[in-house]
Amino acid sequence: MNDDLRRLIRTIPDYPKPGVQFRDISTLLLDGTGFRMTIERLAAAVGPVPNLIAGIEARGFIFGAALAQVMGCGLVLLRKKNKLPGMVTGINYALEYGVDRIEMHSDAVSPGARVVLVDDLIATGGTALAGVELLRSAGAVVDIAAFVIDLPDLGGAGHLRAKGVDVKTLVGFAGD
Ligand SMILES: O=P(O)(O)OC[C@H]1O[C@H](OP(=O)(O)OP(=O)(O)O)[C@H](O)[C@@H]1O
Ligand SMILES: Nc1ncnc2[nH]cnc12
Repeated sequence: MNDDLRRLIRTIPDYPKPGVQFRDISTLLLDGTGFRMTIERLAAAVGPVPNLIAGIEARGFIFGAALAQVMGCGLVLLRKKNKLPGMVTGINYALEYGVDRIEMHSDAVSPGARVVLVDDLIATGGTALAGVELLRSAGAVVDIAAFVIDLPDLGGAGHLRAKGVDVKTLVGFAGD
């Protein structure tokens, strides 16, 4: 499925540390048709238009912003720590290769808002789970999350589904 998009994603071994197969979306973005098809397919997978798309810094902003624009809804930025100027609420999380923190403006999401989380890739799911927890702590309803790439061997999509999130992905890289 989506083999045309898969062919546009470059794999760089041992980046940013030995043993990690880095799935690089730069090559997909350089191909205008590939980028457009990616956004169209994410929109189709998400279905009904939500109140907001939540994009996770940094690569999630690329797909989240484009998706919000084509779907005709707003965009909330989930940013790395100390980037937002207003009052923030935040959460720490573990990565495949480190530890980080995401924050959002405390007044960004109204209670009951239907928010779809978007990122380029789900690996361990630590980032996405933190995003869902952060949004839900503000009263958002987060039932759907969409990713261009799934690394199923790392189990993130399963962790997210266990939290009641319907996970949509376009391209899976398993077994290598
Ligand atoms: O499922 P996980 O194990 O949490 O990993 C997935 C996250 O890792 C990458 O972001 P990264 O933190 O490298 O930041 P970047 O987008 O700023 O490059 C990717 O864009 C996801 O956000
Ligand atoms: N293997 C990987 N490739 C690209 N981005 C990632 N984020 C976490 N794991 C990754």
